Amino acid sequence: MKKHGNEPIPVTVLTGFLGAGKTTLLNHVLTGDHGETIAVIVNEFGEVGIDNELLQGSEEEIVEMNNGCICCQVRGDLIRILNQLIESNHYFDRVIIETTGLANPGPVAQTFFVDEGIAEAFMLDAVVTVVDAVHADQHLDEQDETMEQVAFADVVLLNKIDLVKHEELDRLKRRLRSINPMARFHQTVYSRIDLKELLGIKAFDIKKKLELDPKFLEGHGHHHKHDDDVKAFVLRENRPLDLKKIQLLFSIWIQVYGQRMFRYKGFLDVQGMEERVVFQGVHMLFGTTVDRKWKLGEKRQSEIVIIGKDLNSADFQQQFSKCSIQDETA
Ligand SMILES: Nc1nc2c(ncn2[C@@H]2O[C@H](COP(=O)(O)OP(=O)(O)OP(=O)(O)O)[C@@H](O)[C@H]2O)c(=O)[nH]1
Repeated sequence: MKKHGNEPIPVTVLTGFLGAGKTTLLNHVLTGDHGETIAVIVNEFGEVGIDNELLQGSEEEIVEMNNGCICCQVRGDLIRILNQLIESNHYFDRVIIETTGLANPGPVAQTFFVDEGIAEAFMLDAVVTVVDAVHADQHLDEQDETMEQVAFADVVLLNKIDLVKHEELDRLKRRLRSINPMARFHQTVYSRIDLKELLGIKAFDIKKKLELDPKFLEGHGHHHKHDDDVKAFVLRENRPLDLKKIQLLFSIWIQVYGQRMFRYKGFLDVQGMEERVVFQGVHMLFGTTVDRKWKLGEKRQSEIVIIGKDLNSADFQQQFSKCSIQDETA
């Protein structure tokens, strides 16, 4: 890895619960006018990575880690990838790590202090937590990860403020500040923020972290436990889907299971359409957009990742398959 003189490469860790706006923020950074070369490490929960496909025309190095949560089983992978960056011949101005919505940023941050080679080559610039203003209360009440992410942040982006009333926002801000009075707060729509407030801000302060948590660097202090009921599963269908049937099914799912569907996203192959259709949502808010055309020779199939609580994946798959055009049982 080439770098300016002996300066370590700054690293930004993006966290935030499922669907908060991390990928939107990453797109904002990658398409921004900064002239930097950025290495991006994306960690998704679930066996297939959709985010990589949703990132816009970036020429940056994007490494995906999809076999679990970055703060637990795949932390070794993170160390390996960072070491690969060190050994590579590429030049990078900075590294951005997008963690899964279920990650505790603590152990990810630890990586930059406990491993000697990594501590020398990189400098943790800031932990940035994106908060979904619409669902923050529910997530803070029910998901420990959200609380940890806010508490650990150097910068909090209170995002999706276009969807929330003024009074609600004020109350939410007070709640967030009471969890983390020291972080820098910004309010955003589609995670749009002046990049000067985000990158190269030297906001992570190891001394402060150690004051708050003297065992921060001890390595064994990672008691993070995922909520076992939250699971990711993938729905697949090789036959094209009937648009009307699938629209109806989605609206039923969202009515019935919306509260428990934290995040869903994927691509659909719709009968009669040349383009892929992106379908994604957070709880009851969802949208579809027309994406690029299917490429010649590309396998056309529909693939959706759903992350939720107490959902029966077999039932979902069965209902999903019934929306294919050839299924006469539907
Ligand atoms: N209305 C509105 N929608 C937003 C805003 N920010 C993001 N979204 C939408 O919210 C959804 C989730 O955004 P992402 O950026 O994919 O969220 P994420 O945190 O990367 O989600 P995962 O990593 O997939 O859990 C997408 O449909 C976005 O278009 C916002 O400020 N306002």
